[in-house]
Amino acid sequence: MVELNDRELIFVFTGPDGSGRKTVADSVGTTFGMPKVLSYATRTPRPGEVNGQDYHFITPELYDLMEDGGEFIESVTLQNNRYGLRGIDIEQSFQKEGCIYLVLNPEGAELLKEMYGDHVVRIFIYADRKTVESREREQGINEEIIADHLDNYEIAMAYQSSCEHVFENYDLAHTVFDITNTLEDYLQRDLVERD
Ligand SMILES: Nc1ncnc2c1ncn2[C@@H]1O[C@H](COP(=O)(O)OP(=O)(O)OP(=O)(O)O)[C@@H](O)[C@H]1O
Ligand SMILES: Nc1nc2c(ncn2[C@@H]2O[C@H](COP(=O)(O)O)[C@@H](O)[C@H]2O)c(=O)[nH]1
Repeated sequence: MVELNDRELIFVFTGPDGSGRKTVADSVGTTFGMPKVLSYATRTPRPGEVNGQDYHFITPELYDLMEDGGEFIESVTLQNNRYGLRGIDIEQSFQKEGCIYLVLNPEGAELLKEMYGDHVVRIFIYADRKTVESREREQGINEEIIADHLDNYEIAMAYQSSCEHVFENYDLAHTVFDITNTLEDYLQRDLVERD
């Protein structure tokens, strides 16, 4: 596992699928010029998704090789697809910047918290069930996957009480503004500590 110094922070955006975690996280990340650590995924890209921007899309064979080589600090199977996070990617991002962000399901967020403790700040994003459903349908996501996400909605929602911060996401600009203010407090604290 990577050893972090006191000032290094990992912002993990989590919450129910379809609540807008990626959209919000990328907007906040861009505001701060903060690097995103991408997971490796075996699923096929959805329309509009780009390899190296949304995920590192790889074959199941390559995934197995990487996993056998002990490259992943975390690996999950969801809807027959595999998702993993490489320790070296986290380490290299920290060499460039003091803070990074990721988008993970609650299971992944919990695992990172267990690994990195106070270095991890979990930002929980949510919208109500109907909103999530209509956003996913508008995206053209497969009905089976939407049904699976909705089955998992309450379980994912229950994780909010474990997170450091919770934000609803209806008006995107508003959500991003509130989160940016919250993260600024962490980043200012970091700057003061560096003085
Ligand atoms: N505040 C918002 N208002 C309206 N649409 C939104 C808002 N936030 C995100 N969206 C849209 O909702 C859809 C889902 O967003 P996004 O992909 O960011 O969600 P996610 O939580 O990362 O889910 P998944 O992992 O399933 O992709 C996208 O089409 C996005 O543009
Ligand atoms: N625990 C982990 N969860 C991950 C990882 N990479 C992505 N995810 C989450 O999986 C679901 C499905 O993603 P999708 O893009 O196919 O809809 C979603 O909640 C992601 O946030 C990971 O490395 N570990």
